Amino acid sequence: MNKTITAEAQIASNIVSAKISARKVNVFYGDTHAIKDVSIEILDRSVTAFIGPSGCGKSTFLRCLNRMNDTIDICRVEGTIELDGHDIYDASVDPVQLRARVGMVFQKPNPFPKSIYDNIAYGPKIHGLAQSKADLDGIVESALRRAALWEEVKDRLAAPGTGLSGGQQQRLCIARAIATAPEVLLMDEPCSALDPIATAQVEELIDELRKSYSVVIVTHSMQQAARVSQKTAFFHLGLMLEYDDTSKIFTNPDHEKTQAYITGRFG
Ligand SMILES: Nc1ncnc2c1ncn2[C@@H]1O[C@H](COP(=O)(O)OP(=O)(O)OP(=O)(O)O)[C@@H](O)[C@H]1O
Repeated sequence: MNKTITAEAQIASNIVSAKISARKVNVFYGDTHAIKDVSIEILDRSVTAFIGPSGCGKSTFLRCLNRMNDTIDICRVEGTIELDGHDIYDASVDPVQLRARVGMVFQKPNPFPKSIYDNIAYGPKIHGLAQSKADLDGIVESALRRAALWEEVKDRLAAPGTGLSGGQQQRLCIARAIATAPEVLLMDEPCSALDPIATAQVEELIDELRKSYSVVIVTHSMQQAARVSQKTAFFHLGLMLEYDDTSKIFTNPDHEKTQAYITGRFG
């Protein structure tokens, strides 16, 4: 009997196992202590939202998860961050390879000044994911389909990516991130430059993506966090004050500052 329960518990824990484990992470920009002792387990195949007032460190912490902060000279990261149990800050890890596994979508859609096709094909090409032109065509089509953009662009793949609407450009950037077969997708306010219709499309897409990936999204919209995420982390002045199921955070948070923030009393 006990054995059965243990096996079931194990299956359940595998389904929602931790993809990223961060322990005692501190981040400094010169003398500014931007992230203070943050520890978190980010689950696979689910959406985790980072919320909190402006300047609390959401984007800084998000950028630690694929070492984007390496590109900022004055930034120093301390602590441990593991992806599938392996330290991503280990000297043997190539940050470019890491960023193919942990993709990122930014606030403002930023397609390359290239064709729609080449925007998607670029990553798979440099990472050697396609053996032939037919392979590459397949990857491009599949990424555009998964990003719910294929039907809108299939007849104009040679047109510039920058000629698409804002919402289409953001889905193009999501398709570009997916094309390198990542395991984690980091999204830094991916809908803040989009209108409500494009926002709804991207949110629908995020819900679809969580079937395959671990998705982490920074958002200023409480409604968006509540709609798209299963877990929510509340940041305040560089600390992660609370991390729990999204339903709990938005109905019965433990911390009074979380309560004040989600009800719009500050931030
Ligand atoms: N490149 C940088 N150089 C110096 N300080 C920085 C840099 N980026 C962020 N900071 C500082 O780190 C702290 C956290 O900023 P961060 O952008 O991570 O917050 P945030 O919660 O994402 O804010 P917002 O919601 O406004 O985007 C702030 O004090 C900010 O001024």
